[in-house]
Amino acid sequence: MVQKKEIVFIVNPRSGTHGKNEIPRIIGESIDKGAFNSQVIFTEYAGHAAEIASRCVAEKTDIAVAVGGDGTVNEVARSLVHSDTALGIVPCGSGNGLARHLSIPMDIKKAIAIINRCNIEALDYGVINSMPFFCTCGMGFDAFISQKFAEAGKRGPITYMENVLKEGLKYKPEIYEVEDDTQATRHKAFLIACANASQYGNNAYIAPKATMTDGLMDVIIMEPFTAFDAPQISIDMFNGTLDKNSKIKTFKAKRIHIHRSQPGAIHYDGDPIMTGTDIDVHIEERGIKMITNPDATEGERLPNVILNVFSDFFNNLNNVREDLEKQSKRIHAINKALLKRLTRN
Ligand SMILES: Nc1ncnc2c1ncn2[C@@H]1O[C@H](COP(=O)(O)OP(=O)(O)OP(=O)(O)O)[C@@H](O)[C@H]1O
Repeated sequence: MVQKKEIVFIVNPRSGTHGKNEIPRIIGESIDKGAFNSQVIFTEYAGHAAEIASRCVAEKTDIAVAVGGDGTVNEVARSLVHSDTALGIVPCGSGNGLARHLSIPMDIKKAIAIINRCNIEALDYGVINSMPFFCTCGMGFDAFISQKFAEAGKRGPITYMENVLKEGLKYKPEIYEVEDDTQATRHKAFLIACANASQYGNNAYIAPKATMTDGLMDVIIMEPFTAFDAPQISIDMFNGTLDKNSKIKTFKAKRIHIHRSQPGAIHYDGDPIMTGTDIDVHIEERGIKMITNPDATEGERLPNVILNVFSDFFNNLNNVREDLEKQSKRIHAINKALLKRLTRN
């Protein structure tokens, strides 16, 4: 008789926009009881998921499943690195960048069906200063937006959109010195992102070519752009062609050092923290075991409705910038129209 695997589902009740009361029942009904002994634990505070996952490692639990968004995935995963406990994901967050990158279905039952198939692979993860990240980390506008997102309190893609719409108009580029194994370069940039996986979440592809099996991160340096460039950048981000945009410099690296002119925020998987002027980022090759979708092909790039709306916004932004005096009024109108469209969809 095959021995059953021990699996712990770690549920973040605060992630995403839907209640989590039904989750234990759905897990109970969907998990393969012939293959797994399962347990469901709800987190009670930020950081609790990391503690539960550490206990899973100590108790040699076979699989710890993050039931939440990228923040929950990060907490669980950072406790599992370089251990024999594999990470599973049941995406219940707002962006679900890592789950989407791995083509894990957004439907809870279908995500549990992937867990039942139990296809385990060792994949890369990244470290920014001492903080592990699994999807993306970044600074500049990247960190700024994630900070605003965290401050907003409400969750969901509409909140994300609201923040981007409001804050994107005010952001000033910064000077960064970037050093990898081969060269040192200086950039005036709007954002620097380091991508282990391809997207921020919601199918917004910051690094369309990123894979979690090459031992490398994709470094994306977005130079200052004007309202004139914005529509193309936006469209490229949603179509997975950002690497072809003239305002974007991308390269692959195993490790980089970044020096910036002043301290500021960075983010790891969307969680912002303040750091100093020097930032180290590197990739730990094949350092975490994860349950993946055996049917997935890396490189499926499906723009979704939110992304198309985002493109529309940037197109409208051109008109807005032409007339600064009317800017706030018109943005408000566009914002309202977009939110209406998003709500309708
Ligand atoms: N019980 C809890 N109470 C308060 N906060 C919690 C609790 N459990 C986890 N958290 C925190 O909630 C934050 C948000 O969770 P998470 O990122 O999973 O969801 P999300 O933001 O909706 O999704 P995504 O990151 O995919 O957009 C995490 O940073 C996590 O530390």
